[in-house]
Amino acid sequence: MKALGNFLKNKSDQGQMLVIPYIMAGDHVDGLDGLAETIAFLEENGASAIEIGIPFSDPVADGPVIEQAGIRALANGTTLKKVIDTLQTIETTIPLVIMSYINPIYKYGIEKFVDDLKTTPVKGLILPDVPREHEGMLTPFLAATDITLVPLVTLTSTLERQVELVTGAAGFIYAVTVNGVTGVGRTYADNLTAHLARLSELSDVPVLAGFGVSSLEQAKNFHQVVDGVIVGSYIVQALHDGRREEIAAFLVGANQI
Ligand SMILES: O=P(O)(O)OC[C@@H](O)[C@@H](O)c1c[nH]c2ccccc12
Repeated sequence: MKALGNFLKNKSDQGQMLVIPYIMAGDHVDGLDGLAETIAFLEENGASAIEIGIPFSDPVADGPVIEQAGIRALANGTTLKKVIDTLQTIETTIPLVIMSYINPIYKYGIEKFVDDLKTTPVKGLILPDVPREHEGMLTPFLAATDITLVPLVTLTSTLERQVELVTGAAGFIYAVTVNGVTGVGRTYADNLTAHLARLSELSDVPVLAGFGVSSLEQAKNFHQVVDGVIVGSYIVQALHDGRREEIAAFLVGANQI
């Protein structure tokens, strides 16, 4: 296990539900200048880690809320380089995880990307368009670092595939709860609980469920079978609307589950 796995497992072993909010870098009133403050706000209110999205023009797995946030961030002039430069000035007590499509990273230079992240609090990478078969483009550079890839396991992953993805995971497992894009207001499949329970069984690192979580009630239900939840669209929309107290209440509440 790497730093991300150890940090989260330690929290989870203490009986705490893990909660990882997702934010879009650059989607702040003052552009990237607002990133440090947003991270501090989420950290202070009990985020276990924070997923930082890199805006991209063609975000195939993003639902409307995240997509709009990406459009705003790009309009604010956000680039991967500027995000990394900003992250290098940020100090946190919790790990950060970058969520990005591979294209901006490829353009930036994979080796340079990994190298530049070493001086940031980033401890994990979620790359939805890099399947296990292509992870080899990153793993040689990640090997000597404390940064790990976070596998996405979907409802359509076969048992064999799940075993393969869970094997060697050193941070956490991102259990995608729906077949579709991000966003709130989805109905979950009947077999979801059984699927998540089996995944938990298979995995040594914490398992977090993500896609469609927007209430403490849902978080509580998921915590019966997995270690925690990832919350994207709900947080992104509430931040955009300035509903900070609501977010704080959600995070504080999640920590009491
Ligand atoms: O927005 P939701 O439904 O709460 O789901 C989390 C999600 O937004 C975040 O983890 C994410 C944003 N973009 C992604 C692309 C792929 C996988 C995950 C993501």
